[in-house]
Amino acid sequence: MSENCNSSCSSCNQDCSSRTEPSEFLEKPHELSNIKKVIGVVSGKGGVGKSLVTSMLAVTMNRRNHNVAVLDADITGPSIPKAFGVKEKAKSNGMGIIPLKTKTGIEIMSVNLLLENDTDPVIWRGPIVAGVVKQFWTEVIWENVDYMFVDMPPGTGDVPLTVFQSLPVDGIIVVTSPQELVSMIVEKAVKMAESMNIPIIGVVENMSYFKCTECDKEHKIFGESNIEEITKKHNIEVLAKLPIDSKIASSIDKGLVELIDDKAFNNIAAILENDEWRRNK
Ligand SMILES: Nc1ncnc2c1ncn2[C@@H]1O[C@H](COP(=O)(O)OP(=O)(O)OP(=O)(O)O)[C@@H](O)[C@H]1O
Repeated sequence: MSENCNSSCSSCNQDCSSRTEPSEFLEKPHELSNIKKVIGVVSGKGGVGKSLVTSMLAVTMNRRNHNVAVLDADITGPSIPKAFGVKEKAKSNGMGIIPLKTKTGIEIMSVNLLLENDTDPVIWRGPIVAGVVKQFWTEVIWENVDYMFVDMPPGTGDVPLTVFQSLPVDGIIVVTSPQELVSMIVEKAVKMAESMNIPIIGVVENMSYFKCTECDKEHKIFGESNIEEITKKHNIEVLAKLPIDSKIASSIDKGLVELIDDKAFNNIAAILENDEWRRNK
């Protein structure tokens, strides 16, 4: 058993006698990597704020003195480097690829840190896309990571399925917005995780309402949500309901996600730290 053993076989690359979890499809991390927990951030469809939630979880955990990394598995729509304002390209040190560090020291890896021009489209077929995500796990040296957040590709198709099978995801957070159609799609994502026995930490409803600064009222721009219905049915928690806030959009556009201070993420951080979601499953 490794002297750094945290009983999370899924994110360890050692073949020791204490290993309890099956590793049929799991890829081994780089031999110099040490990743304690892997949290996937998923959504049933694109554009609901998955990258915003991934970035804010990383920022919040980093502020709480954890070593944090973000693996941008959304290969065809990578948003992480832009949110953090990271423009440099990733390099290899001969043994593996070194992740880039953000202003506050969060380690990130994204396809946009490898492409010569970050407006070049990624026109690759599914197996190639999934292969790149695996390489971000196996060929990047993630030296000392307490929490790795994986910005998963949206949906429940081939690529997210491969990512779920190859990366040792300890738990997932599902991001959704209130429209009825989105809620139906989110249920698919929840069922996919359930069928793969991946613990669902909870659901974040983004763009839940808009708080008018003039009348001080909350307006449900996308209508009433039925998220409680879905979470009750699957016995999972609503972790936060985030408002539509133009300040969030403009901070992300300017690469300043590390300046956003949203208290809602502290509650989620506390849940992650306490491992309550593990005990509930
Ligand atoms: N609560 C919010 N208030 C205002 N703007 C938001 C909010 N959440 C997200 N946005 C903006 O909406 C856009 C989509 O968000 P984001 O990229 O996080 O979604 P996504 O689900 O990751 O999308 P994709 O799957 O396409 O990568 C971004 O421009 C982001 O800044």
